[in-house]
Amino acid sequence: MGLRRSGKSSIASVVFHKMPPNETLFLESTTRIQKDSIHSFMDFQVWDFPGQLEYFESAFDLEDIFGSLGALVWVIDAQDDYLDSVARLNRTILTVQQFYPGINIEVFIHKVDGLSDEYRTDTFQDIVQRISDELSDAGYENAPVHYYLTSIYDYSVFEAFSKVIQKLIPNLSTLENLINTLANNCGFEKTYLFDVLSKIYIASDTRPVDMACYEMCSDYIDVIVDISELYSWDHPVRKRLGDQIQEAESHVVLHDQTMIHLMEMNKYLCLVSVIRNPEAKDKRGLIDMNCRTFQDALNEVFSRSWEGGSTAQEGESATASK
Ligand SMILES: Nc1nc2c(ncn2[C@@H]2O[C@H](COP(=O)(O)OP(=O)(O)OP(=O)(O)O)[C@@H](O)[C@H]2O)c(=O)[nH]1
Repeated sequence: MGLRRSGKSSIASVVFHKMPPNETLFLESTTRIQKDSIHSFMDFQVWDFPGQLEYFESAFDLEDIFGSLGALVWVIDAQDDYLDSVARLNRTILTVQQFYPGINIEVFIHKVDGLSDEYRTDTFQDIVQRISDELSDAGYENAPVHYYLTSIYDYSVFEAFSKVIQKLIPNLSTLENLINTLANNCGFEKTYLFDVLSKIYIASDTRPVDMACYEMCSDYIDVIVDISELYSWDHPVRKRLGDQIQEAESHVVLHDQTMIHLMEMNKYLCLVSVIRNPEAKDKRGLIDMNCRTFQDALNEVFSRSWEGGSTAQEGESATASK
């Protein structure tokens, strides 16, 4: 949601349909609610609301609009006058928290690519301040609103959407525990579990996110997907040399001895790790074995009901030590 031309359709197209950012210049204005079903590790829908939609008018049924939402992403154009957008957002938050308190409110302060670092920080602080002041004036203190600086011209929008989706995954802490255990046992500096299609990461180890690491891992997925598409089709004269493993697996050692290790986990997910230890390439066997053990644990988590109890303890002992 957000005002017209704030960038809502562009974000959805770039993140979920791999549209090159420059092509969003030609997107037409959205005139009705667009519901886009995403079938991946978990099925969900992305709804794109037209900017001009007056959903608080009596013609609209609030239950139809908000009844099944998990997260409300509000997009503010940071290059434009944002006071109107902030006012509309606050009205929306006050209604939502009254009737649908379970909805996560996520604010994308968007199009920050056109702003200098200093202006970006000022704009961020100003928007956060205005929203929290207005909400507390209306009697809503410490509203659980989350803010992200985003642009479709870099990785920030993928990073932000990753955080939005992660909050909707019921067993996130189980996944994080499993990844932490794997990363500790293999000496990984950072590990991400990516949704291959959208390249948002659904979980990572709990060390701080380093954008450069994230960008490297995300780019490596593109390389592997391109190579897989080139070579995975059945060539009439090419014969299989023997039994093949089902999942793609790959690593590359960069000029500074950093290794990126990628392993497909299932149809939708792949695990990408960054390893700075120069001895890592001699321990590929152990790393592969641990990743396979992680894969079994992961698929078990997914095969269980999301509502089921935590499997974290099982994950703790799942991987072998270095
Ligand atoms: N500089 C910059 N421009 C962007 C960004 N995201 C979107 N835009 C541009 O903003 C314009 C409007 O984008 P849309 O995605 O159509 O906006 P919308 O919010 O869906 O608009 P409505 O459908 O009218 O509600 C397009 O020209 C996009 O190219 C961004 O991150 N940076």
